[in-house]
Amino acid sequence: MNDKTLWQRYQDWLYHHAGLDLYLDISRMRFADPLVDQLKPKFDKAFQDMLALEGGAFANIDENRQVGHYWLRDPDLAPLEFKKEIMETLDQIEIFARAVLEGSIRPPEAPKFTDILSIGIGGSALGPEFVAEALSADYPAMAIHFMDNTDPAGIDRVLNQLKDRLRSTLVIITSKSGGTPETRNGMLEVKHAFELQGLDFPTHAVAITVPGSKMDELERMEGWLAEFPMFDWIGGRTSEMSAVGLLAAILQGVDVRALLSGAREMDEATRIADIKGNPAALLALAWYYAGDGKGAKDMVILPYKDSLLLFSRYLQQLVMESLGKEKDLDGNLVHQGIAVYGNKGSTDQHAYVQQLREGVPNFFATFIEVLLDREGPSIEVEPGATSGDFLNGFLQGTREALYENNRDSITITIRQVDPRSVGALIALYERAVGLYACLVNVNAYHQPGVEAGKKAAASLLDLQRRVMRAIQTSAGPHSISKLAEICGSPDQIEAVYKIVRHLEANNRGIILRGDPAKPSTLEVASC
Ligand SMILES: O=P(O)(O)OC[C@H]1O[C@H](O)[C@H](O)[C@@H](O)[C@@H]1O
Repeated sequence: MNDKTLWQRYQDWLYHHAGLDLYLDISRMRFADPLVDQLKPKFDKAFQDMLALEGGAFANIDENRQVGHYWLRDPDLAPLEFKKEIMETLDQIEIFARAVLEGSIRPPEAPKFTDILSIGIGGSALGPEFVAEALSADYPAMAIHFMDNTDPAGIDRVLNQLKDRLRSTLVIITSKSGGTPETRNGMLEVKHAFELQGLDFPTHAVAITVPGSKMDELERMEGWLAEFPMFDWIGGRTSEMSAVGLLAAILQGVDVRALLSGAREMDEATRIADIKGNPAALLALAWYYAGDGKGAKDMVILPYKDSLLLFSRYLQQLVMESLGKEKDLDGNLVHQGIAVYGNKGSTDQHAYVQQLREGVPNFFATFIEVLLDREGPSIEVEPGATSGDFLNGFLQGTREALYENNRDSITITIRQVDPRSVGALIALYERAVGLYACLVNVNAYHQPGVEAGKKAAASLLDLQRRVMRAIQTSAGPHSISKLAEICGSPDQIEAVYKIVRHLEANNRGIILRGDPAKPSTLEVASC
């Protein structure tokens, strides 16, 4: 295609949302009109399914759950029994956050809460992390810290950074299920740190969970400072606009009403049952074309704005946990999904973009362009050019260079990174994922594959308990295979070996003798 034809294609396919001032350009995806005609019946069904979902259908059929994240930003759409709790929860969060910021809710040991420690994982962390990076002020009223793993060194790092400020730290513990081990461990470690400093943990702790969960029970038993509900009909990866994301955001000074309204406006735009007039449908069409409806190409997310750095990580869960499915809705083996990765431009141009330009063509890029460079004027770093002009030049240049070499791309353009545009971006991708899932006939709202890893981890911890008991109660030393036999798992020699190696490294009462390069020579004894 020559430049003129491309310019025409750009205009033919350009989507612009006037209220949000958001552009979507899929002209650099090389699909042809017949594909759009061919997909039309699938899209018609997808639009209908989406209407039913928003109307309260049990769209997550495997778990027999409704899917209600759209109701969070437009409670009028929600079934009556949910409308009230959505609105009341938002009011309660705002009242609580205002009182914390003013100091009328304060810790017993300090005049005001100064810091937030957010403990949670997956959908209970990624949204708050993304929004904090994108929208919090340089010096927010309350600084936020995240604990999203069960890594002891990571936990220590956060606690060491907080140190004396632990006395004025508000701890938000988020878990929809209330039983996720990483989050439970983080909570116990933090509670221990509070006790070591003689601080009262419950008066610093806020729970966000589904009523009736284990965490809810604990919160009631210990009398924590507050609890806000997570709703059963909200999935973790679409929970940013529930208590999960809103509480932390308000405490950092983010205008969450604007976040919600940006999402609501985007929801309205993506409800339109017309491919060309619906930005989420255009995205789903582009993804379908890129990967032949089978996820054959990876989605590389390249925002040219530092504050959007975590968008790709956020989208990784939203897209991959929603679409990465073994079976379709009819039970056929399909192994669906789209892999997502990325950081930011132009930084990544000095890292992996070399491969994108010249290497294996197994991806399509999504550029996110922000028109406003910064608040206030810019100096010229070269005659007639600012740093922002360079950033823009690098984006346009990379888009062009990729296209020339048969690498397709999508470009989303927003005027600035603010609560409305961030809300709109989240809503845009939520809907695109929902529509794409309909196109490829998978359930976007469950995650059965995650359970396998959790079960395997639980059985390894059970084996570890048996290994430790065997070492303590039987006269050693023993070879690894003997130890596996004693603890009743003769076939799990490698697992036993890995357990004792880890225990030994952490001074857990075990000595290992022998040649580390030849594990079968190792002898295990207690010490
Ligand atoms: O919020 P929680 O119940 O603690 O769950 C946290 C995360 O854990 C699981 O592994 C799920 O796959 C995620 O979708 C979820 O967001």
